Amino acid sequence: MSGNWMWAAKCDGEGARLVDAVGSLCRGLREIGCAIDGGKDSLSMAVTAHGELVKSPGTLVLSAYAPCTNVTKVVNPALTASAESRLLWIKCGGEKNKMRLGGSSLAQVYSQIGDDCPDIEDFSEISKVFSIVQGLLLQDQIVGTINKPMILAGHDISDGGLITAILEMAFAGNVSIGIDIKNPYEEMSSLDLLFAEECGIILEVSCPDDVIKRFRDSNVQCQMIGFASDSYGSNAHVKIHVDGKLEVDEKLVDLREEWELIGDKLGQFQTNTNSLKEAKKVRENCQKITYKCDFDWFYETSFIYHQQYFSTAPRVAIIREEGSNGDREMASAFTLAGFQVFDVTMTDILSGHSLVGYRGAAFVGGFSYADVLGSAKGWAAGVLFNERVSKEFENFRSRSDTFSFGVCNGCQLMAHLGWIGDHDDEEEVRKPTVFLDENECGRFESSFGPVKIERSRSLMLSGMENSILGLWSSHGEGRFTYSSSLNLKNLKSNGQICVRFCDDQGKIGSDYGSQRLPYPWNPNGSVEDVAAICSRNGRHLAMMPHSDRSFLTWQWAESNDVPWNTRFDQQNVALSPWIRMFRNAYNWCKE
Ligand SMILES: NC(=O)CC[C@H](N)C(=O)O
Repeated sequence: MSGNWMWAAKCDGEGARLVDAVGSLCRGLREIGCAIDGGKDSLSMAVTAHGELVKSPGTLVLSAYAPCTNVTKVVNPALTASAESRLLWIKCGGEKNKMRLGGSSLAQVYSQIGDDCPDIEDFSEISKVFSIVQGLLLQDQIVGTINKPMILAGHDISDGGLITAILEMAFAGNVSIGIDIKNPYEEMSSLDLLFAEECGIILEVSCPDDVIKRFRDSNVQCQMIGFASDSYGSNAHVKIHVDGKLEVDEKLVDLREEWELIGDKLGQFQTNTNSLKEAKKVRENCQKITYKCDFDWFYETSFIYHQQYFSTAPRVAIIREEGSNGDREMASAFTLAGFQVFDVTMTDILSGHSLVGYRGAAFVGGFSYADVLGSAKGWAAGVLFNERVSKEFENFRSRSDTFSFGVCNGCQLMAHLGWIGDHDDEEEVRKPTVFLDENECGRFESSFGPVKIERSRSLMLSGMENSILGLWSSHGEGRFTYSSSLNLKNLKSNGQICVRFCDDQGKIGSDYGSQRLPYPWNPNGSVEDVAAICSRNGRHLAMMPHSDRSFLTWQWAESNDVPWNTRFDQQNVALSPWIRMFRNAYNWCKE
């Protein structure tokens, strides 16, 4: 663990308090079997201003870290509302019959501090809860050939107490909840129970009886407190009872808007006001996202490892520049699809490495040259202002047996190079006609959302049309613009618009008679919600959102809730439908 102390240690009485805190920390660490191996301390956290001594509150921040043997075992707070799941409240570490309000958010709202604040009296209970949760994470329920996690969602109880944790889970899942908490303590009000920030967790689990038994067998207090149900968004309702008495009875969206107020206020400093308005509307009306996959994508990857070693497999160059960061995921997607994958830097190419032996080139995402002069401009200059390199690229582009794929920063590069515009494929001088401008919302956008795959000429997307799938977006400059309005028209009629952002219903802006969808369904403001464009011959594809970061099911933001049953192949790989793009490229090379 790493420990970070902030304290006004030199002020009267503060040194003694610090000693107490250190003593209690040492006792705790000993009991749970951990140690602090680094950190930092700021022990002069006091200042005199206008004759008044201002002290920082004595604070310790502990960050724990450990080796992670399986990165797919992630618990996220969004309630899934799957049938038969239940919500459990697990209280741990604090004295059994106490729910203390001192120092809580509720107290602050009433301008109070309080004198009795939450504490950990029994550190061994923290270890017990930790071990039980780890056990649950390891043990998926196998239903047929499908793995179903025991823990579907989870959240710790901290700022705001039990009620805030439950509500945040409902907001994130966008679902209804029905809660009835039995007050286990006599003489305790609903306010204490709901707002005390005592240590604990809320879990949404798929086999509640089994899980409750595990906690209770270890003498840990665990109570089933209710369920989430699948009425979403504007239809969702929050009902919270304590001992059968109704305490909260509100529409989910009303409570969530209240909760979003501060976020919106902060947002005004960094986001275009119109986008914030759009986002509010989207939040109020958002339903469950309907993903749809009409094609087959699953295959055993086991043959690939064998094949790549004795390889006649097609070769793909994963091309990166100083500041790129997406090369590993791109390499991994092409590897899983069966390619021989090569790490090729621009320095390699500048010093004579040729692209002649490759069937494919992938331009990866990132921040080439820190994007100081506009995203990918520096990268493009490295190609265009070097006669030999620019010829090398042009030869690769125009060979009839090659394909390329650029994602995000790589997409921006392809636009600068003129690989995806409305050109005739034979044209030698390729002036850029497509540009990627700053996002309309005015900020870097990092989010997971649905896109619709269009019928297009792209060889990588062939057979995938009309599906609605989720993708990560992660860019500051993703708004497709064109040198003339004719350009977009031509791109459309030529079948070069390949992917569009869509909404929860799988609809795009024009389905509502509008030029584009509201933010954040359309995260960057591209006219007609364009997210990817290919060359006229369909061999070169440039895409802003990242299929290279979404080709495994667990990479999806709501991976517990995908519309298909996650299948693991013999190598324990859980492919998502996006792998089909990379497989399409492989099959095309093999034709
Ligand atoms: N993920 C990326 O490739 C980001 C691209 C570029 N740096 C942008 O912000 O638009």
